[in-house]
Amino acid sequence: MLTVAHLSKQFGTQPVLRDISFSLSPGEVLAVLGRSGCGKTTLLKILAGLEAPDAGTLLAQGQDLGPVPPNERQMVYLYQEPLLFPHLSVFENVAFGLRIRHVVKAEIDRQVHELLAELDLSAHARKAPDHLSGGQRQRVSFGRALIIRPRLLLLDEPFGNLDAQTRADMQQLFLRVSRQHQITSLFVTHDSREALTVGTRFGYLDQGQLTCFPSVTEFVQDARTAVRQELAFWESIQQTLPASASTS
Ligand SMILES: Nc1ncnc2c1ncn2[C@@H]1O[C@H](COP(=O)(O)OP(=O)(O)OP(=O)(O)O)[C@@H](O)[C@H]1O
Repeated sequence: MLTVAHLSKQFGTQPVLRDISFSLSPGEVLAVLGRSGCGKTTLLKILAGLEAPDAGTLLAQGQDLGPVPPNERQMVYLYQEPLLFPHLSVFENVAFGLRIRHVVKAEIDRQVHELLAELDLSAHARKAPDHLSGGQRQRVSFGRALIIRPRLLLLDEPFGNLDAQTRADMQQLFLRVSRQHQITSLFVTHDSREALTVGTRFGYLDQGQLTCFPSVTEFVQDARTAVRQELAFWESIQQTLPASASTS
């Protein structure tokens, strides 16, 4: 169980995060809807240990992560641009986290091959990252994160740079893999439909204040999230499509 309590941060006189509290059980995906400038990157950086909060605590299974440096937090931060080693193959990029932990070679081979197969990357194992498509690079980035069995995956608009079809494929892949490995995630997006697709729990971050909803219904119906209006818009488009097609 991961517990965040009363987290606050300001830059100069500007409050950026205000009294943020939530908890996550293993395997849960908290999808947080947030517009640009709402404080999402600051929140994720604080959780990852890359930025210090002014106040508040972060506990993992009761342990205070405050003094724990980023590389010992077992958290992986994924954003739009996959960070890969350009000089290493796909296989070696994924294997990296195990190599630095001195896992034995046979075990590395087994785990990496298994994960590459799950991510549909087996055929690309020997390629360099710059010989891959954007979606494939993002899958390698997932592989690098998952291989170390992180306690928390922090996703900051991870599919924002991908075309609509690849984005939809990546959302399904994220769902499948995170369910299979029981990965706990905080997934921030400005796209309501993406939030509804990937989340098991739902939140809304606005001007540094996080609201966590008890159910998907309350998330959809809350006027601030504007999810209901967006869904209604897409429904209205769908209804007009057959009519316009039949008149053409
Ligand atoms: N190091 C910093 N120094 C001063 N102000 C900062 C710093 N980092 C962020 N801010 C300010 O804090 C606010 C929130 O920034 P943050 O990067 O967390 O937003 P965001 O929700 O990730 O936005 P976007 O989606 O546009 O990247 C912004 O007004 C930003 O200008």
